[in-house]
Amino acid sequence: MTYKELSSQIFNKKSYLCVGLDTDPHKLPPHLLKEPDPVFAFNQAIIDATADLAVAYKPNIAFYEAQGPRGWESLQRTLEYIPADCFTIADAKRGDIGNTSSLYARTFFDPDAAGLNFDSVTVAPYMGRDSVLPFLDYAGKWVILLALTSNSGSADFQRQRILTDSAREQELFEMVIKTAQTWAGPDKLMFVVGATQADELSRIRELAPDSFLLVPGVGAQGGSLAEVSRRGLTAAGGLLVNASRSILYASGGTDFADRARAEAQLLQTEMAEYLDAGVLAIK
Ligand SMILES: O=c1ccn([C@@H]2O[C@H](COP(=O)(O)O)[C@@H](O)[C@H]2O)c(=O)[nH]1
Repeated sequence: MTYKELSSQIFNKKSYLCVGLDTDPHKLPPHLLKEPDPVFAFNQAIIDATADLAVAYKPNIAFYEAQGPRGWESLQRTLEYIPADCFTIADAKRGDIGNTSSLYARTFFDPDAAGLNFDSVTVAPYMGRDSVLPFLDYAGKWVILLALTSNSGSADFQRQRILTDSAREQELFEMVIKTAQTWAGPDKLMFVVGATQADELSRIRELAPDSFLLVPGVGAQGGSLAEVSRRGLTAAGGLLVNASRSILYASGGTDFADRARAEAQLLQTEMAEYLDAGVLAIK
C-alpha cells in the first residue's frame, strides 16, 4: 500500500485505528477451543467485527511464534484473511547484521520465497544502517523503525542525551529519527512512538513532519488518543494508533466480537471527530 493509498483509507474510513492482533491462546473465549485453529477463529471474528472501523492490523509476532509451527500457520491464515484495503504490520522488532536482516526481510515480505506478504515490519534501529537497509530493498514494503517506545525502559537508552556533530544536545531517539530519514523517505519509512510519550510528539513532528507514526499505547497502557491526535495528526493523516488488549479482550465470553467492535467503535468515533475538526483546528 502506498503513502497516498494509506492516507486515502484514513479519510475514507475516518479512522487511523490499527487493531493489534496480540492473540494469546490462554485468553481465548472457551467456546472457540473446539475450533481446528482457535487462534485463527478468534482473529477472523475480530477482523469481521472491526474491518470497517480499522485501517490497519498489527499481529504481534511473539504471540504466534510462541505457539511453534501451529502459531505460524495461524499467522499466515490471519494475514490472508485481512481485507486488502487494510495495511498490515508484522510487529516483529527485527534487525541484525545485513545478511541476517535480509532473511528477516524475506520472512515477512517475500511470499515467493516461503515468506509472508506483510505491508510492513517493525525494526529495531540499534544495529544501525546495514541492519535496516535489507528491509528497505523491497518495493512497496515499509519499515517501521522503533524511535520512542511506550514502555518505561525507553528512558534507559532512547531518552539519553548525546551530542550532535555541532556539539548540541539531543536525545538518542531524535538522532534515530534524523539519521534514518537519510536512508529512506516517508513513502517507505515510519516510526514507532508510544502514546504514553505524547508530550514528545510535537518535537517528533518537527523532526519528521511527513512521516507516518505507528502509535501503540492507548487502551491498556493508558495513553491519550486526544493528545496523540492533537500533536501527531497531519494533512495526510500521518498516524496509525494501535490498541490490542482493550479491543481483543473486552469480553472473554461468546459476545467477545461484539464487545471488541464496541471498543473499536469508541476509538474510531473519536478519531472521526478529530479528522472532521481538521488538523489545523485541533492544534
Ligand atoms: O513502543 C511500543 C512498541 C510496540 N508495542 C506493541 O504494541 C502493542 C500494544 O498492545 P496493548 O495491548 O494495546 O497495550 C503490543 O503488541 C506491544 O508489543 C508497544 O506497546 N509499545
